[in-house]
Amino acid sequence: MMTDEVLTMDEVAKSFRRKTVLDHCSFAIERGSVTALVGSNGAGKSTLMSLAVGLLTPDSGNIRVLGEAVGQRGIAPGLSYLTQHKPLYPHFTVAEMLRFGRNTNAHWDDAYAAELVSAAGIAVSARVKSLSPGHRTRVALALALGRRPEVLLLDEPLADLDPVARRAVARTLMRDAAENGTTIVLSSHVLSELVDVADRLLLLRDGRIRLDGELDTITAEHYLLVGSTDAEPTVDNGTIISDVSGSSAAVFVVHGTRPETARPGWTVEDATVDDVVLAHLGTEVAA
Ligand SMILES: Nc1ncnc2c1ncn2[C@@H]1O[C@H](COP(=O)(O)OP(=O)(O)OP(=O)(O)O)[C@@H](O)[C@H]1O
Repeated sequence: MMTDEVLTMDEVAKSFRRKTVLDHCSFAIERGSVTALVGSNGAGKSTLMSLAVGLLTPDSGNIRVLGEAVGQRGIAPGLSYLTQHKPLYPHFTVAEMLRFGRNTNAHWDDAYAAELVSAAGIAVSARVKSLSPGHRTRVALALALGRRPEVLLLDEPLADLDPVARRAVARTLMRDAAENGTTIVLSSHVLSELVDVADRLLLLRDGRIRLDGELDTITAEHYLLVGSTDAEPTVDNGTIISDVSGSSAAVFVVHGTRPETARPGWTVEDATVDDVVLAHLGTEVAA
């Protein structure tokens, strides 16, 4: 099967003054995939997205979106970006925001944008400044999807939402991906928020992509070693990523093929995706 990569970074580096945020950052995102971009606070998720849409310029490396090098000519027509701060005009009504979307985009689906606003229970006569943060997110999402993008980048889209709204937005995104083949990248510092929506994971740590692949595959490539002793475990298959021990048991997340049996004093268990992500976010990087 021919791969169709819609967003790629190759050895991208970006620093602010002396702080290196991205360094040797490489990945490729395929058309139609839904990717969770996960990293701790300050890991560089927003920086990565700003680079992808051309709001920032990399110090080195290559970035391509929809077959073109990312330039300074404004956001590519096939791309939508929902920033963390959801810039809407506070004095506009929702109807005026939708009209703004219509007037500023060559490709614009008015019916779809209006349907998304109405599904969120938001009156089009309401002023943006009077909306709750969750409703603002829903309006910003309607504006982003009204462009009918091929690639949609969402920076922490679910952070301001209550659980019901979170589920509604997750459904909207999944439906958009399934029906229109939209490629979606959404960031969070907690994967559990995204695990129902995303099929792939990019884990950003120390400026690089540390995990990249299908969520199920990544999970299956790890296992837990659980023991009741203080002793360091001996691992026959793979490498210990981290110690997630609780008070009563020693628990180690191991990257490798799950062995049939463990050594005396230890048992082997399946890792969850949360175990794996937390382990990788928490590990000190080996030199
Ligand atoms: N314009 C800027 N000037 C200087 N430093 C910046 C700038 N933008 C980001 N940084 C720094 O770069 C680092 C990465 O920031 P970024 O916002 O990309 O992280 P993030 O993963 O999105 O974090 P969060 O989850 O907190 O939103 C942070 O240390 C931040 O302070």
